[in-house]
Amino acid sequence: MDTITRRLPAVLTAVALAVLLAWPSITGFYSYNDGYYNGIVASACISAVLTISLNLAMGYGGMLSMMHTGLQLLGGYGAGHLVVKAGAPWYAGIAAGVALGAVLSAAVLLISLRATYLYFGMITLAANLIVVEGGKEWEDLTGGLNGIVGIAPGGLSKTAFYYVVLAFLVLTYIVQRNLVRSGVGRAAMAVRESPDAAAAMGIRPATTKALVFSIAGGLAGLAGALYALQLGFINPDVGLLDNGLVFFVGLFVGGIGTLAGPILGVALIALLVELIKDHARYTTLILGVALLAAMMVIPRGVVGTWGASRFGRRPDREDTDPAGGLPDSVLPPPPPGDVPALEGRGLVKHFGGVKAVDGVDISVGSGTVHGIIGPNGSGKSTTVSCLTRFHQVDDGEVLVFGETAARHPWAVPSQGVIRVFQIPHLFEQQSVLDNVLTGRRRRESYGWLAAVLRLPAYRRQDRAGRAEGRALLEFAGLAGRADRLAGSLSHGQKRLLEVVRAAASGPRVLILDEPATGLTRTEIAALARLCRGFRDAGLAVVLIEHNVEFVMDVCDQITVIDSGTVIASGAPDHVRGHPAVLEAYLGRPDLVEEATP
Ligand SMILES: Nc1ncnc2c1ncn2[C@@H]1O[C@H](COP(=O)(O)OP(=O)(O)OP(=O)(O)O)[C@@H](O)[C@H]1O
Repeated sequence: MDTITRRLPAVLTAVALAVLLAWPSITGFYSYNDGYYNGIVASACISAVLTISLNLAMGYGGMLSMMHTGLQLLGGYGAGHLVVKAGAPWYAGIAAGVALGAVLSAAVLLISLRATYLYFGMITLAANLIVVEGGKEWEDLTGGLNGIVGIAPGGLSKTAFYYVVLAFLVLTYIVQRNLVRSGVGRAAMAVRESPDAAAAMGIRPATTKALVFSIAGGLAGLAGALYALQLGFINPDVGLLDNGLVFFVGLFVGGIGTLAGPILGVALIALLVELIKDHARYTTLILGVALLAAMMVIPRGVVGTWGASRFGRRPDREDTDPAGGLPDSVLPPPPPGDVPALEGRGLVKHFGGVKAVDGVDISVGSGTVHGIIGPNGSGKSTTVSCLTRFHQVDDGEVLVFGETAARHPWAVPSQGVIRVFQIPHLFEQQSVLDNVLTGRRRRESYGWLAAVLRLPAYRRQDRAGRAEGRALLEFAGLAGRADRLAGSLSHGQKRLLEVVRAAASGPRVLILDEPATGLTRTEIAALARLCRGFRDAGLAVVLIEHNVEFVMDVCDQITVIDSGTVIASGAPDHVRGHPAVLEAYLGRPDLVEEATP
């Protein structure tokens, strides 16, 4: 039974594709009005292309786009201009539509890099208004309110154009699927869920967003060009925001952030609109109700709900004990000479009147676990943020293997310094294995085109990455959970996964901020094993912890910070009995004494 239900989506997809391929023959055989029915399905396919584009931007990229109807309009203008005014063939019109959509998206993204989700949405809304109003007013170029007419796919019959549209829908779906399942897509989802965590793994949020939004824009332009060729005209009404309702409803009913959701959603909406065509004036009302119902009953949409159900989920495997070692491919190269792996000299960071870090010196060697301890609010995390450039220092310098650290947090990982945050920053909507693969992104050398075309470079790296990811999960005892959503793990497993994900970036310096908080004894033992494994592999591990017993057990060197300054540093035995340390832990001297054998 389980096998049948798991195969159901593939079977339904094959049946749907067969029906779409045979559709002109079916309608030709059964109806005198075959042109009308072919047109409806072709329009739905074009809507699905636009909805996939919206899905890429919003669902996978986490960017609220209110400009997709505007992009569609622009694509239509591009096609209209080339085909009607320049007399170019229809495929040149399509290329123009794609290019215009991509360029406008990239431009809008670049002027709104710092905008948060809602503000970005408002900027795209403004861009949409400008395109629509520009279309109305710039008559020489756009034909004003009447638009451009007579846009025909010269040389193609209606049936042939139907197949062109179908081919572009399949192509758009493949672009989406190949992108989403590659390191490029995983990087986009990482930025969507936590730009800081993505940056800490060397993924540059701005570039990633620009790339995904431009590709989405290109696909929206494609939809616009196809739409203009299908209708034979393009005018500013196409860009009006209420036209976007169909795409939003389709996306949410089908399932935002799923591969098949946009197509299924649009198919359902197209069917609904056809069924109520005799009551067309209620269409908007009915679509509104459908959207509300979908949000309340199946917020993940049909495809998302199926995927999360026991039918759609991959079966769990048995939990396994930690086994094996670190894969060779993630081991760091030998350190260059006898320089510290990471060094902070005279670090100062003030927040207004608060001296969070006030002249900290710290030096971490390769092949050691270096603990940073201190009371709450003593400046440990701020020190780490200075070392990894998440905070720009007020004074002092940061050196990585003797060289000045890069200026931006997303650039520091390229020097081999990877950080795990105090507050969990997992990509919860991705699988456990995908989280690990996201960590590996900075070591992958293929771009979006290689991913979309699945070139050999992509396939080789993808295969190697998956094998390495599974080996890392096995080392951490998480292999049995590889295919589950990361959000479904226990707190302790999530913390271990974050450490594994960081290790997948191939770090030379690994900084773990309070990784043991909330872990069970077994999980702490697994974490200790990981830390020792990293050290034995030659990594410099920095461990910020409150669990003194764990620190004393695992660390080779310890720096103690209080009120933003270093009060002691050295081997655990030296630090344990240091008077200043006992003083700093006053009120909890038991923390230190507990650790004394
Ligand atoms: N972004 C910020 N803005 C203002 N003050 C801050 C900021 N970050 C930290 N601080 C302050 O700086 C001081 C040091 O904080 P920090 O988080 O570095 O300490 P910590 O030793 O890591 O504490 P804990 O063990 O509780 O995590 C605290 O007084 C804190 O309130």
